[in-house]
This record gives sequence, C-alpha cells and structure tokens, in this order.
Amino acid sequence: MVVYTSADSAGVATSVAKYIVNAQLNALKTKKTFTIAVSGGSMGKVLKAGLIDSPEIASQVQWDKWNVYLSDERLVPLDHEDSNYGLFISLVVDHLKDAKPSVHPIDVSLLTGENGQVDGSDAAKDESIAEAYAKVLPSDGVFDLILLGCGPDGHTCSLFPGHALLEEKSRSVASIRDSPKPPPRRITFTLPLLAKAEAIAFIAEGAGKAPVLEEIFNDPSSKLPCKIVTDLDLPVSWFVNDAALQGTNVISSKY
Ligand SMILES: O=C(O)[C@H](O)[C@@H](O)[C@H](O)[C@H](O)COP(=O)(O)O
Repeated sequence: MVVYTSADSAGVATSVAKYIVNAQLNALKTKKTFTIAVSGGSMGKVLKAGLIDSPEIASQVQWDKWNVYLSDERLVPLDHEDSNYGLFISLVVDHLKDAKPSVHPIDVSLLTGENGQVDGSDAAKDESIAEAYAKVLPSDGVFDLILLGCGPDGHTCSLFPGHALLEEKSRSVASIRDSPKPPPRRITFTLPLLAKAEAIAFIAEGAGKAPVLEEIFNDPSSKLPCKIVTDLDLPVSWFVNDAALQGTNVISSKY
C-alpha cells in the first residue's frame, strides 16, 4: 500500500490523473482496451478536473480505448439523481468533445415497478440485475484499474462494515437490499472480484475522512471494508489530500 498526498483537491486530481494515464499506457502496451471501474460520490468531479481540465494530461487520455464499469450502482433508472452511471456521464463523458469511452450501465430493462425501480418485495429481481452485470464484465474478471471511494464509515463499493457481503466467496457482483446509506437497494463488486484487479486506487479527501484513515492505515486489526481491500495482495494506492491525513501518522509521498 502506498499513500500519495497533495495539499489540495486540485493536487489530488492531478496526481490521480497521472497515475490513471500511466495505468492506461501500461495496459495498452499489450491490449487494445483499458478496463477500468469507477465509483460514485465525488469521484466524477476529481476525474473531470484531472483528466479533462488539464490540457497536458487530457492529450494523453485515449478515451475511445476505455471500457468503464461501475464498481457499485444504485437500482434506479440511469437518469435518476442517485445513478452512479448518470453521475459519470454528466460529470465526465458529457464534457468530452471528441473520443468517448464505452461506459457499461446496469441492464435497466430489468428494473420494474414504481419509478422504474424493482419491486421491493422481490430479492430475486435485484440479484438478476447483479448477475446480468457480472456477465458484461471482462470475461476473465480482471480490471486494469479499479478506482474506489472511502465512506466516513470505512465502506467502499457498496460493501459496508460488518455486512454479510464481506463473506462472499464466489459471486463477482452481488445485490444488496439493506445498504445503511440510502438508497438501500444496490449492486456491488465483491471482494473476490476486487482481488483479481491489476491495481486498485482509492481517492479520499477532507478532514472528515481523517478518523477512518487513521484506523485503516494504523490499526492492523481493523475489519473495515476499505482496510480489507487495502490488504489485498495487489498494488493498492491511496490518493488523499493533507486534510484527510490530519492527526494521522501515516507516511505519505507525492505522486
Ligand atoms: O454509493 C455510495 O455510497 C457512494 O458512492 C460511496 O461509496 C462513495 O464512494 C463514498 O462515500 C466516498 O464518497 P466521497 O468520495 O464523495 O467522499
């Protein structure tokens, strides 16, 4: 695990963008596409600032070779304000003038019921959306890069502290119907899928993240989802701003 810190949000966006471009160039040495997963929250804003707004970096991004997936998604229509797909399209893709990435949404034809959401009484329908998403992932399940956020409670993807989904051993994508953070019904990448990635990078900013980062980085006994993912046997990087490290004694470097 490596922690890269920057003074402010602009610095984090530049650092993570350089890291992503490097991962893209490495992947494209041996393959025709770059396979990446993104998350919701503030990530879209960071990606736009780093990969689109900086001309020097923007010129190196080969968007038409990107295959983009969502590491977790809310079970809502794609134009719903809670949709992570919708967020990525509006914050990133809509700002691209020329080449666009292939972005893979959930199969919304499987959404039924009021407001296009699945019938809350039918767990099998939620799981069928997860199964369908697993089928459109790269056939070997290997991502070149998975970008993750970190909730103040230590959740990542839609894997929440103490949740039974942390014990999942076989499914790549699973449904969750009791997310403690709304909306309750979602699908999420699981630990077995995350464990196959070539690399994982977390982005976490702000003083509100300092207590949870202190636990993740300094408490070997922590069972938080972000800590479990950080300890996976693959290159895991954290991109944070100085505020998020306040009060922690983490050794960090500049990317
Ligand atoms: O579905 C969710 O609950 C959010 O998308 C969530 O997983 C997010 O990634 C983290 O809470 C970090 O969010 P920030 O980066 O905005 O702090």
